Amino acid sequence: MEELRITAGGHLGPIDSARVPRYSGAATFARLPRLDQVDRTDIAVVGVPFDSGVSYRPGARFGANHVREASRLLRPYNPALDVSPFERVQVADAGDMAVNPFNIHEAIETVQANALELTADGTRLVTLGGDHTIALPLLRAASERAGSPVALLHFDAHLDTWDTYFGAEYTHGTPFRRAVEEGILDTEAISHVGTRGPLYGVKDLEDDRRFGFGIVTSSDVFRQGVDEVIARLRDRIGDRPLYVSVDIDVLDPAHAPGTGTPEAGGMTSRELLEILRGLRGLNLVGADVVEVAPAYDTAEITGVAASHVAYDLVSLMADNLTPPSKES
Ligand SMILES: N=C(N)NCCCC(=O)O
Ligand SMILES: [Zn+2]
Ligand SMILES: [Zn+2]
Repeated sequence: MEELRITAGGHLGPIDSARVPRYSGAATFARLPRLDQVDRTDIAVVGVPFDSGVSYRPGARFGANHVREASRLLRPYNPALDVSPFERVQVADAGDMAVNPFNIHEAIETVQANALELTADGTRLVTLGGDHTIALPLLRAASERAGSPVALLHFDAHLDTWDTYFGAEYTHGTPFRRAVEEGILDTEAISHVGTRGPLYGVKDLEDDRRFGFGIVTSSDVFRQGVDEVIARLRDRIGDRPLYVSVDIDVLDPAHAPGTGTPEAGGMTSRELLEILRGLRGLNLVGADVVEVAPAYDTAEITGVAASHVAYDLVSLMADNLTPPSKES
């Protein structure tokens, strides 16, 4: 079957949903071409079907494909950022990484190696998880490509700077402690956004502060409002290379029921999208959307929220990249 894609700006875009029903065919993110259908990419969306690092409900291994399915309704122009990301740069779906579900160390190595391979030509990644364990190898690759430690904006109900679970160092509750220990984060510019819920003890917060994290809690977002939060975050990040990690459980369970460790009192999807859009112009070098667990989702609520988050991340990156066609 002919694919009938939108081609604009010299880039192969999504299948045209005005000519091919959007509910038909195999799902790629936003109906974009697969990596093997394009000559080169500026941004690749890639899946990591891995959830062997979870401490509670499993199922995030199915997250990436759920987000792809829920992304069929995305349209090519993003009015909130006034950008047509698929026209401005070449975006493609790189499929899924083949990660070992039985060996977490090997899985982490695979994610790091695949991320480095995909970014060797300057391509930027928006990764669909998978559980939050995968942020560590993705950050390793991002800082290697940036040539320096990177700033981090971490949207999550949880700190994910805990030390070990059952003696295990590599889990979905520990990636950012490991990243600080490894020196791959610029600790002048690392922040959590949306944290809430019970902790193991006050030491969790003391450790986290010692690592250098700033915290904008879910309550701060509600009480201060998104504009003040955006100003605080931008101030801290400046022009540093920035990695954004979005754990979908940053949203209230009403906005994202399909996740493994839900906490009450979270942000709305509107607040999250508004804060992300407030990052326009920053040097976004990589991003992930993790912890989508479709078995607990209803009516694609979580899938739709995650697909819009990923779309805005792609839009921010595209907006900030000079289209190669305009360089020459
Ligand atoms: N990264 C996510 N989603 N959750 C971490 C929860 C760790 C815990 O069970 O305490
Ligand atoms: Zn979380
Ligand atoms: Zn997390």
